[in-house]
Amino acid sequence: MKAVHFGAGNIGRGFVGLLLHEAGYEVVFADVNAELIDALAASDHYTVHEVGVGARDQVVTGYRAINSQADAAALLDELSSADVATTAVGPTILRFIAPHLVIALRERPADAPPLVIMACENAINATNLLRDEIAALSSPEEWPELEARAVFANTAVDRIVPGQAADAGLDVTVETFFEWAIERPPFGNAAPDIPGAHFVDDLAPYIERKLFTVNTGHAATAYFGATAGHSRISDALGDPAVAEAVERALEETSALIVAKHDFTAEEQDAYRATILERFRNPELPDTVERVGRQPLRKLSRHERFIGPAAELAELGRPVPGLLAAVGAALRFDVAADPESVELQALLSSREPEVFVHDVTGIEPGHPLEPGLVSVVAAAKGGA
Ligand SMILES: NC(=O)C1=CN([C@@H]2O[C@H](COP(=O)(O)OP(=O)(O)OC[C@H]3O[C@@H](n4cnc5c(N)ncnc54)[C@H](O)[C@@H]3O)[C@@H](O)[C@H]2O)C=CC1
Ligand SMILES: O=P(O)(O)OC[C@H]1O[C@](O)(CO)[C@@H](O)[C@@H]1O
Repeated sequence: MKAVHFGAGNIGRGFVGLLLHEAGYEVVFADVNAELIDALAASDHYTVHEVGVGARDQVVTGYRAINSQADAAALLDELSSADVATTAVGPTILRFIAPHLVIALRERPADAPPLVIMACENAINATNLLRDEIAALSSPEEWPELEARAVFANTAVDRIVPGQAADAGLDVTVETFFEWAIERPPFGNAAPDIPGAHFVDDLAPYIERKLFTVNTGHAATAYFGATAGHSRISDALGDPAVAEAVERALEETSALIVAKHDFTAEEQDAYRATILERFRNPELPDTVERVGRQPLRKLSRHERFIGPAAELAELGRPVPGLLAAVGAALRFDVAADPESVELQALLSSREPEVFVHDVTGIEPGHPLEPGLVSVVAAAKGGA
């Protein structure tokens, strides 16, 4: 069994690649970072170091590595005989993966087993986004034939893999916790055997609970923490004012999760407590800059703040905790993060109503709009 995995970064090496390797797949990493690919190609193993309770080291061996930018032909060759293709590149990068996959599907014999395609990104239905990007490169006449040569399954991935020390080489430090939920229906009776993953009939509750609890809470910790002058996530949550602000935002998203899905309030409380403990892990060298990265993506319409806040506002529920988190996100000013630089430029150049529309996708007349406009106006005024 062979898996081609796009994105040999933190989640690629420290989670998806590891679980595929443990499941018995021959893993081929594809990445555009030439230095990383050269290092992987030159080495026959790397180690995933867990930190936290029950931590252990796991060694990944037997992989190959391809520079997908420089050696598209070799990549196509690997894809043509692959069983599985996964990604962990970031949702905004999926459109650059699609051209490789459309060619691979064109060249895949019609009688070969379908290629299982799973995007492992922090976004709702990321695999559907990738499928749509692939379909857009084909014609309406051709697409049904290509689509039949693949199984597209959405997934939810959860493991904190922080930025790695400069001298870590290929090794990756990760938390012990992980969860990989994959939707089962697209596979019929033939789901792949990946012991580290669990297959679920309906992914929506899992991905929403994950994105609107883990990711809302983590990003809120980063933004409130940065505003309060902290650089490490664990230090930020040790600050009672930050912890309280994060808790307020999470109480709001938890109410939505419980109202929409089949989780009890007690289950959601326990889930929330667990994730806050994970963020507090002092052995995880995680920073507010990494966790707050790409604030424009995080402030977009269906993401961790605006997504749940909009739904709650539509239900007539106030969302002061989430609005405060958005306010803190607007103050995220990190010169090394291009989205942060763009965010600050947009904030100074646009009127609040225009900013809200362009950045969050919330339209005038939506019940969340007035609250967002006030938060943006306050951030513009430096309040
Ligand atoms: N790090 C974490 O704790 C978690 C990350 N995720 C998600 O996993 C995804 C990846 O995140 P990380 O691994 O942290 O980022 P990362 O920056 O460590 O890795 C991303 C990798 O993708 C590569 N890449 C960029 N463009 C590419 C292209 N066109 N083709 C092939 N490779 C390309 C980069 O060179 C890099 O090696 C994101 O969607 C993130 O939201 C999900 C759960 C946890
Ligand atoms: O790129 P994003 O959306 O910040 O994703 C990385 C985040 O995903 C999460 O892991 C958790 O699974 C966060 O801990 C981490 O900060």
